[in-house]
Amino acid sequence: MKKINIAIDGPAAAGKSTIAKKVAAALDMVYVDTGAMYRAITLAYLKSDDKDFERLLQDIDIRLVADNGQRVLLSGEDITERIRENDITENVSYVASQGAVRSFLVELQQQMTRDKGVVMDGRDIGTTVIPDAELKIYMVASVEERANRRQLDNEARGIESTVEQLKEDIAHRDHLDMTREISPLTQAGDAIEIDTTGRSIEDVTAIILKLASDKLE
Ligand SMILES: Nc1ncnc2c1ncn2[C@@H]1O[C@H](COP(=O)(O)OP(=O)(O)O)[C@@H](O)[C@H]1O
Ligand SMILES: Nc1ccn([C@@H]2O[C@H](COP(=O)(O)OP(=O)(O)O)[C@@H](O)[C@H]2O)c(=O)n1
Repeated sequence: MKKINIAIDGPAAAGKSTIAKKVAAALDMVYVDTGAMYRAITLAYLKSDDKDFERLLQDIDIRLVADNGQRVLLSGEDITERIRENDITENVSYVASQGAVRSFLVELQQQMTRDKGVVMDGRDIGTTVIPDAELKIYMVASVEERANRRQLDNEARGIESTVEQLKEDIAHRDHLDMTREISPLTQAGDAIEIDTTGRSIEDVTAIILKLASDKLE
């Protein structure tokens, strides 16, 4: 069967990871959440006394393990839940704006996609990591809906937040991600925009599976 890569980009809490995971499972593809990789480096950065990014990256050991989704290991420790906490979310856009961090992770992500068969979600996947991806999706939703969804995620995870605060935080993070110097969040010219506001997870998954099946023919 033909192998393709699928790139899913968009702002915070638009539904990228949820949908990418389902699409990958349905098509027997590998799912990669690149946001988790930037979050893992942010945790290492916050834990380290040395704030020099070049030196920090020399010792970094991030591993992604497929497990009904994706688990993240930092130096062998499972940090999957830890990297969703507020201190990581507050600092991740700063860490992700660093040139050294981006070149390090983009190189790693490009290695993962070389043999195709990957559904990768993030901010610069269709523009920088896999510009030749067979299918590119740019996923958006209103900031109100994204804040409401993230509040539910946080309640399920036991993370303190309010919808009002989340609305501000999400808008601020989007602004940082869209205005940074290196590979800012932007829609690739050949990406298909999907607005998930008011749509069910099943609907959005079905739309992407249909688009993918056209590419797999
Ligand atoms: N139509 C939809 N598409 C995607 N996610 C949805 C949808 N409706 C509700 N959700 C929920 O919104 C949240 C989206 O979070 P997530 O997938 O982590 O977004 P992102 O990866 O873009 O940050 C999840 O809790 C998911 O269950
Ligand atoms: N390919 C990517 C993925 C994430 N990121 C950064 O990592 C942060 C966290 O990404 P994420 O996908 O985990 O964020 P959520 O939308 O899930 O909250 C983003 O706000 C970006 O700053 C990036 O710069 N490039």
